Amino acid sequence: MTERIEVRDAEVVFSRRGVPPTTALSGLSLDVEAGGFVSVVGPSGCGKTTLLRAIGGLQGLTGGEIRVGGDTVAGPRRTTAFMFQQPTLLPWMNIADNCLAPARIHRTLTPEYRSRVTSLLERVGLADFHDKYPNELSGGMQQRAAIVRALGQDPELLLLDEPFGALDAMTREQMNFDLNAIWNRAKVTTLLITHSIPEAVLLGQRVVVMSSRPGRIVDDIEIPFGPMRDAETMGDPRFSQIVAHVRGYFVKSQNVSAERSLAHVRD
Ligand SMILES: Nc1ncnc2c1ncn2[C@@H]1O[C@H](COP(=O)(O)OP(=O)(O)OP(=O)(O)O)[C@@H](O)[C@H]1O
Repeated sequence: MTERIEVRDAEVVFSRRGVPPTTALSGLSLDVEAGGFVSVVGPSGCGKTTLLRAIGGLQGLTGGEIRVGGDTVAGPRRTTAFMFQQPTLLPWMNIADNCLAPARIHRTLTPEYRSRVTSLLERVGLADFHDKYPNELSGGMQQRAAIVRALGQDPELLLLDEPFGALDAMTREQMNFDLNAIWNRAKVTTLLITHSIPEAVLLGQRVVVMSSRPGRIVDDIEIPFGPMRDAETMGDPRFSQIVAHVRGYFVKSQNVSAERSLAHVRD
């Protein structure tokens, strides 16, 4: 069972004595249907990671509520898997053991878990590398292993924070197609944070645009393509129109900050 995400008026204020508080999120509401794939884009520092961490139970709210699968999030959940920009594989374990590590930690290793990891390794082209160590793999292969580690847990929620940001453009594109294929099979509720607008449009069923800090949602765009995405999707004229539309928000926000600094100079 994959899980619905409901974010209601989420607020996160970071406070530390002697330092002015930082409001990372304010009045943010978002719904993601069970099995949906939503991409989130926004200017640097607008609170995207804070939102993802709050949904994953790694960051508490100072206001509002987040529910996952109908339950208020009060801490990390075993059914949520994360992927970050760096694959964070353990260097002393081979790839198969890295992928099985969450099960060993949670004492949930079953024959079914092993066979899921084995078939995922095959699906992402790593079957022949199961006994290699992370430093024997390229960056893209390590990130594929990190996908297998995340999906091996059979999660109900997949939270991805700029997972392909460190990869070269060609590897990144291939990883996008791999992720889309995997999501189409698993249909796990997925939230992707990315700095790449084309990646957001290519993968998301919706693209959510956040304002600069404190992060609020300024647009929520339904992407009019079916669930399977490939190179043809990127060639569709609507693809470049949506990318240009989303890009417009950032050009506008850059202009606003430029105007603000000019006003400051004039004052
Ligand atoms: N633990 C923390 N303590 C204090 N401030 C924090 C903390 N974590 C994040 N912030 C601040 O909250 C704001 C939002 O940070 P966040 O990392 O969520 O943004 P982001 O949109 O993911 O940025 P980027 O796109 O650059 O990764 C920033 O101003 C950041 O400095």
